[in-house]
Amino acid sequence: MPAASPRRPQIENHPEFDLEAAHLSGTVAAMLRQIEFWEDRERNAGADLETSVIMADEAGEHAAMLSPHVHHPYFGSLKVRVGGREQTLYVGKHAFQDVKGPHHVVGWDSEVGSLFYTQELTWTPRRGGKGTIRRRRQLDVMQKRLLRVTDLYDDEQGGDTGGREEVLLRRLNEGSTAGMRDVVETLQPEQNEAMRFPAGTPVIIQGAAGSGKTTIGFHRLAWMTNAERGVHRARPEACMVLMPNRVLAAYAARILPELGLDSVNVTTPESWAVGLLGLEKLEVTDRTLTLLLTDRDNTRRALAWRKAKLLGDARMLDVVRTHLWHKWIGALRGHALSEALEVPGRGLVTFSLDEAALLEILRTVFAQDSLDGYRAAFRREVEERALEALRVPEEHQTGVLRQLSTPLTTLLGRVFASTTPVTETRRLLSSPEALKASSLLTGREIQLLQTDPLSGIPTPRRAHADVTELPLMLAMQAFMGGIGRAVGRTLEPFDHVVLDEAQDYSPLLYALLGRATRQGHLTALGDMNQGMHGYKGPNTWDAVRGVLPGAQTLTLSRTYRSTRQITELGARIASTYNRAADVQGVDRDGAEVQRYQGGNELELIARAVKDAQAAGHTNIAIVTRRGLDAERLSEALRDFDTDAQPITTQEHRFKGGLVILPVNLAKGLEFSAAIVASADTETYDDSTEYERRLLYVSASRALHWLALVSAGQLHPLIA
Ligand SMILES: Nc1ncnc2c1ncn2[C@@H]1O[C@H](COP(=O)(O)OP(=O)(O)OP(=O)(O)O)[C@@H](O)[C@H]1O
Repeated sequence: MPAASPRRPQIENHPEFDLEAAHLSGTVAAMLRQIEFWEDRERNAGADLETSVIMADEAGEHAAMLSPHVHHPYFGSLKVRVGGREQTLYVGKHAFQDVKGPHHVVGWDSEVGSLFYTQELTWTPRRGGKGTIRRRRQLDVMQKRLLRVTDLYDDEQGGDTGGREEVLLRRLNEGSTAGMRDVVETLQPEQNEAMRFPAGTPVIIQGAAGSGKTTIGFHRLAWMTNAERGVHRARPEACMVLMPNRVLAAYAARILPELGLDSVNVTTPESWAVGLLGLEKLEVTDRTLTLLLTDRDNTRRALAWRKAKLLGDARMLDVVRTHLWHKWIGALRGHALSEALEVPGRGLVTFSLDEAALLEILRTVFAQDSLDGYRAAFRREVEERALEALRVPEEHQTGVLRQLSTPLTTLLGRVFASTTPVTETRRLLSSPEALKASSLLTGREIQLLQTDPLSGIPTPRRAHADVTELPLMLAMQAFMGGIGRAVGRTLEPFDHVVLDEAQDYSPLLYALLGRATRQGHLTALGDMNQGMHGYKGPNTWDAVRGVLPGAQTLTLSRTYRSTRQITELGARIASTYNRAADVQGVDRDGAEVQRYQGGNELELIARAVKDAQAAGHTNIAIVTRRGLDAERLSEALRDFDTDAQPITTQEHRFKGGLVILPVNLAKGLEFSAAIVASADTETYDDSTEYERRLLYVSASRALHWLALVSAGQLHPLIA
């Protein structure tokens, strides 16, 4: 399907087209008038110069925020009746109040905006009474021009018109772009419900590949930043989105400006973790995965799997805490604090804490369990006690604390700073005694942690940590130095955290992220059936709910990404390992899946590329099994007049056009057309479930056009 042309034709398909076109012109004019007013500094003047500057700056900001929306003020309307009065509300990406006329626009993320997306026909307005929906109408607008009017629901035409599906299909037929797009105009009812699930509740959104999980996660974040969310409102700069790799993070981040989320931090769990540990240079390995893919010894594979699972077990949080408790009690032994402090007006007074008092403070600190770590909490507690014991008047408190600072820092250094989270994690794991202290682990589990099934897998030369150890190191960090969002030198909880590919996060990591964010402000997006890294993830969403009190699981049941032909092929692969593979796709017809087999693979791939281009596609991916294959093919394809940009490291970015990339980096990305290279059993071993899962990922990247290529026979699942 060719990409939509930028100048779509105007379709005067509706009896009210002219009326709507006139209303649109009126809205555009009203917006331009308002912007002009805001930009006129003379008119935004206050009583004095300072007030005038502030007012003019604020007005300038309003103008800058509204300006990008003038060319597309709204995309839909609602005819409603409230208390016997009928009114039409226009819904857009940005709310607009027309002070001098009737051309208001309500925001898509407001409470009333929600009515555009639901199936509900009545609602209770804030002011009470009863509201009835009489009509929902989609308005395609481009460059200030009305293109098309489609009624989605109209009680005068007998209710549902089928228009919502029609609008959705038109949108899905468009070509892909180099970044994730917003779906504000075509949000579907079940997606709308998941997106607006009451703020302050942790939400797990479960849905098959292409059901819009990632997209909806970003929309939920945008919804969370609306002032209507009250105490739950999130500031974009205080939010974080975790994506599985940096290529996908950059691709997804392109959705941010459209949703007004420019300053959200989109990163990977590994980058976030090593940043928090202060070890940016640390290399993160996944040796369990290497072993699972290369070792044929089933006992060793099972051992590695079980050990990885145990390292990410939620109980580990308390194993770590108990370990630190014992360690710090030991470190406090023999210590005391006694310092003569000058309190103005009272001369030198002595503040003392003996060993028992210090232990009591440690106990208090453990009970408080504060976000910024036990060392900082210990310091605060000692300082508070000093000020209280010496009854220091408020105006002298800073001076007294300054005097206490050096001896206190020395004490804290001796007790808390004798180790780092990385070292202490390894010390804990190698000590059966320390692992026993919490009584949370069984003897067999402690034994399992002493084994090293990965000994045959090489480690890098430079400092490294394995992904399976990282959550434990983060737990150590959480208690020692704190966990959260770094603001200058202090830590604050995130306003909201979104996790993509959430089936690959261990319960321990969930528990830690729960600590790092405001209570109830976590959105997890995942598909239990798409897990590629079961050894790192939870067995079920129940395990996640166990560590996130009150968490709700919501399910998206429809998939949107691909044509019927591509969705059916994917379902065939997935059904071999996943009984729930039978998902409901949007029934969108497209080209037959193309098969190229037998002969020179380079020639076949080059031909597939030409065919995809001839079918009108520009964003095309050649998907390989490994990074090395992508590099090799990218070179060799030049001889066949095919220039595919390789994306083989996390530093590469997808900028559109023809690319070649390995399946692990393709996950989460999508293209108008995709070509699966070496789609055979030599490359994707039919007897290994993991390989079949990879084949599924490769074959499910295309929106419209899919080709399968093999120099020999195609894989039996797709032949
Ligand atoms: N309501 C919608 N309107 C239009 N397009 C939609 C809608 N919902 C989802 N899509 C499109 O479907 C595709 C898949 O969305 P997305 O990548 O968010 O799904 P996902 O569930 O995260 O997939 P995966 O599990 O494969 O990562 C995207 O192209 C997205 O724009």
